Amino acid sequence: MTTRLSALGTVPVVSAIGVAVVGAAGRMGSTVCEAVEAADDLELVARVDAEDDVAGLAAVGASVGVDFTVPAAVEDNVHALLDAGLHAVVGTTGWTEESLGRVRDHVERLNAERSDGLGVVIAPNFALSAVLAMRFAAQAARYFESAEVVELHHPNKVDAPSGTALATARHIAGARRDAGRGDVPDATETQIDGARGAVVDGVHVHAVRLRGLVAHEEILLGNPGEQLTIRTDSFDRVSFMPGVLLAVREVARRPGLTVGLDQMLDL
Ligand SMILES: NC(=O)C1=CN([C@@H]2O[C@H](COP(=O)(O)OP(=O)(O)OC[C@H]3O[C@@H](n4cnc5c(N)ncnc54)[C@H](OP(=O)(O)O)[C@@H]3O)[C@@H](O)[C@H]2O)C=CC1
Ligand SMILES: O=C(O)C1=N[C@H](C(=O)O)C[C@H](O)C1
Repeated sequence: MTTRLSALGTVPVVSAIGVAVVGAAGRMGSTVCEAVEAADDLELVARVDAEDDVAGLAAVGASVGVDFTVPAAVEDNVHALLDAGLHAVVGTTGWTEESLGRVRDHVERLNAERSDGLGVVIAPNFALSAVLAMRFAAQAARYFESAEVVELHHPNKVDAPSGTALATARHIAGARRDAGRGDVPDATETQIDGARGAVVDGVHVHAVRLRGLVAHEEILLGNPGEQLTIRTDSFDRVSFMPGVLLAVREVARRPGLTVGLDQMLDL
């Protein structure tokens, strides 16, 4: 924090948070650049694309690196951002328990040597509607015999199932386990591989790729004679921006690894 003299005396002026966007030319990266540039308390100090080095980002004023790249690159990027002394906010998908564990170990190792801890926030989805849909699905799962997840995205998406659908299925599976629920009922013998989708922790997950879509998910829950459908729709990538900016503003206050935007909301 810096101070400045005014007619009212000395008043505190909070310095803008310097942000570097990794994957800046992509669909999400370019939207994040616009959102950061439009925020008074943030300053876009670097646009990082494939092949660019992140080692010098602190020297140009970056304190937070935001990564929206590709699953194949993201883990290396996060380790490099940490080694460069930056906090990291990450929306890129492709995480496993193992890769999350490596990031957790790395940030904790660095923080043991620092007075101000570095933070990493990794969230499969920064849209409020999706975060709430995941939470509601986990709350509802224990009450239903059947549960399936359908994710629907634009056809340029590189991965399937979506990171959001994987997280949703794992939350549902955890809630069912905690409630002592067994397998979902399913007597179907598939005639063609994949006809019943992927199975994530016992929950079927289906991926639709369709021109015109952005990012959507339906969680279908069924009991004899009744169904609950929970649906989230991101019609525009601006839907992810309030969550991304919240994480950028909060990450320095959360040393270590935080997984999921829900951890930063008062749900
Ligand atoms: N958590 C959330 O809320 C959301 C997450 N996502 C996730 O974000 C990721 C990106 O999605 P999207 O923006 O649609 O993808 P895009 O393909 O539009 O953008 C990815 C960008 O990353 C660049 N890139 C690739 N490798 C590197 C690297 N090593 N260093 C720097 N830049 C690199 C690509 O460059 P080039 O084309 O030159 O290779 C491209 O510009 C996906 O994993 C997606 O699932 C998406 C929406 C919301
Ligand atoms: O690639 C996308 O577009 C999205 N990716 C994330 C995911 O895989 O869950 C988040 C959102 O669904 C959009």
